[in-house]
Formats: sequence, C-alpha cells, structure tokens
Amino acid sequence: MERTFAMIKPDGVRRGLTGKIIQRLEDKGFKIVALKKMRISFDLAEEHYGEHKEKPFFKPLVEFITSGPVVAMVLEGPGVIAELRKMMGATNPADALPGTIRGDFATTIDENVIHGSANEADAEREIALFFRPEEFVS
Ligand SMILES: Nc1ncnc2c1ncn2[C@@H]1O[C@H](COP(=O)(O)OP(=O)(O)OP(=O)(O)O)[C@@H](O)[C@H]1O
Repeated sequence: MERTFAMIKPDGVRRGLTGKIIQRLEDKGFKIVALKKMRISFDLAEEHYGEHKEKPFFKPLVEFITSGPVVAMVLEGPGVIAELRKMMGATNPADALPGTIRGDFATTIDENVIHGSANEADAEREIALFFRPEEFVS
C-alpha cells in the first residue's frame, strides 16, 4: 500500500492545530502507521530541504523548521501521496483554496503549517530520513 511522509510544521504545533489536522487526515480514511512529536536538528533540516540549498529562502526555512517541535507521521492509503498534496493545498496559502489545510489555516508561504512529500521518490527518502523501521505500528 502507498505511503507518504507528512509533517505538521512548528507554526501548526505552536498554534494548537495538531488535533484538527490529524482529524482531517483520519476523516479522509488515511491510516497513520508511524507518528511522533520531535525537534528537527539543524543537520536533518538541511538534508530534508537539500533541494533548496541555493535558494534565498533556505536559511530562514531551516531556522523556521528547527524553531520548535514538529509532528512527523507516515500515512498509508490508496493514492495517499497525491491526495495529501490536494488536501494541503498550494504551497503559498494565498493561492490555496478554502477547504484545504493551508487555505483554511495559513496565510504566508514561510509558515504554511504542513509538509507532505511531493512524489514517490521524495516519500521514500523522507520516510527513511525521519523514521526507523521499528517505529512503524500497524
Ligand atoms: N518563495 C518562497 N519564499 C519563502 N519560502 C518558500 C518559498 N518557496 C518555498 N518556500 C518554503 O519552502 C518550503 C518547501 O518548498 P517546496 O517548493 O518544496 O514546497 P512544498 O513541497 O509545497 O512544501 P513542503 O516541502 O513544505 O511540503 C515551502 O513549504 C515553504 O515553506
């Protein structure tokens, strides 16, 4: 069964949105097969966002993602990678439709509440980066 990596970012955790966001994911029918609250180290942040290393927003992005705890999880379900991205809405909350997580809970691109893997290769890479095999329960 298809799996993806999802993460409630520090702004979402700080604002007490964890429960609401997880509720939506469970209501949709996705199964949570791994879940933890954690702080992202500087090294992990740099690796996770490696593709953006040369971008002007890289440093603030790493500072933001390490600024407080996140809730990391692995979701399982049919088509879960693309479905989660649909539920999240556009990267820039200004473009995200009402009814999406970013459309309903976020206003700016630098604090956009949730991350979800973009494709199958990213999902595999990110799941391995954040979770050890013994952390999966199903
Ligand atoms: N132009 C930008 N200015 C500031 N921050 C940006 C910009 N573009 C992207 N980001 C930040 O970098 C993150 C990763 O960008 P990416 O293009 O991979 O978007 P995404 O895949 O929708 O988001 P995420 O990887 O967080 O799920 C975004 O979520 C956003 O917080």
